[in-house]
Amino acid sequence: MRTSIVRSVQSAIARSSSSSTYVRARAYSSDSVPERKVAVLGAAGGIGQPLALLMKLNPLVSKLSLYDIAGTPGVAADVSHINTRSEVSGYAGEEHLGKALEGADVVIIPAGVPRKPGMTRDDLFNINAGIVKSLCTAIAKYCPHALVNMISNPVNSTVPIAAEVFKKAGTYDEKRLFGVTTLDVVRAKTFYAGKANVNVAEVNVPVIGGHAGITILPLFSQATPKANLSDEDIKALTKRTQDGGTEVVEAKAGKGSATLSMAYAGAIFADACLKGLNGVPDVVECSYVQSNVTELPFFASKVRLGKNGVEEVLGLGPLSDYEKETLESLKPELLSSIEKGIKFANQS
Ligand SMILES: NC(=O)C1=CN([C@@H]2O[C@H](COP(=O)(O)OP(=O)(O)OC[C@H]3O[C@@H](n4cnc5c(N)ncnc54)[C@H](O)[C@@H]3O)[C@@H](O)[C@H]2O)C=CC1
Ligand SMILES: O=C([O-])CC(=O)C(=O)O
Repeated sequence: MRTSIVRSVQSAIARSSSSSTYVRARAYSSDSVPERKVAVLGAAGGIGQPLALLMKLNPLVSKLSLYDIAGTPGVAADVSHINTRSEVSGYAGEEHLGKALEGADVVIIPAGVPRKPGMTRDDLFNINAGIVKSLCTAIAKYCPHALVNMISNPVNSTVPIAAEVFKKAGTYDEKRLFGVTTLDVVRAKTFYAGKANVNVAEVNVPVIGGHAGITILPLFSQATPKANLSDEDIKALTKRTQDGGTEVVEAKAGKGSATLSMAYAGAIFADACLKGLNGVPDVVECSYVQSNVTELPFFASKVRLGKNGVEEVLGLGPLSDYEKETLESLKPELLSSIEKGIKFANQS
């Protein structure tokens, strides 16, 4: 029974990645899977706890390191009783951050405060920018080669902050820094499947731009399976995807933002990073990375993952007139969030 629950969660995550990835991943025997340490920073939080659970279910992980400023020993003890491959360690307090990070292959960062109703993601900047800066300073010191999966908001600014911290430390490698935008893809798939009345498990929708309001641009013109949706339907789906986070913030009415769907999305993205590191071919996910696909220095688009992180930032493909217009209108906001992050990292 327990084995079947673990297997069904694992295969749901595997199916969410490209189908070719799934088939190849199954070909692994547990003996041939390399050792991989994954660290979660902010592991006692609303996202951190279910994300720790999902990473504990991932057979690609051999060491799971859970770090937070407080509360991590309990989470680690709890998760460690699950009879899956990884060995779990919990670390609480800054003096243990080095140990938590040492040897990590992938560092996932859901540390920081979430929104309350009426706030934008940018309203979190003042608190979260400092948290991200200090965590990235430690990453540069203790695991400079790790792939960094940034979840903390505002992602449009926290990723540029991380890049600047790594540049200053002399460890920056643009192939290893990712803003996690997978939840936008997860939402776009769910909302599209509902509207188009197609099997959600077969749906693919790229989401480009950034991770806040109008900077989130789902490309429903490229969605598969194809459906004949009206322009109004596409606009409504686009708006719902852009406002997906706010929908949850309002429903939670002051008790935070998306945690469970974000943990799911974070687990899918980390799994894709691990598969890429392990040499699984054709692992493609959308992510907010350093980019040349537009004039903006950071941009989310499809990315091919490999043994060194980003193997290729894929182009945007053909856009509808509506998507072209929306893309142009999101650029000023995204650029200003990027510049705000860069300025913060360099002045403080
Ligand atoms: N990228 C995305 O799609 C999404 C991002 N988020 C963001 O994720 C972040 C976390 O959200 P929740 O888990 O709901 O918040 P939460 O408040 O439940 O948990 C955050 C955790 O971070 C910890 N923390 C604070 N300072 C820290 C530090 N210096 N080092 C390590 N841990 C520290 C806290 O102790 C807490 O356990 C927020 O910024 C939120 O906006 C949330 C949903 C989606
Ligand atoms: O909306 C928020 O504040 C949290 C988030 O990024 C999301 O759910 O997409």
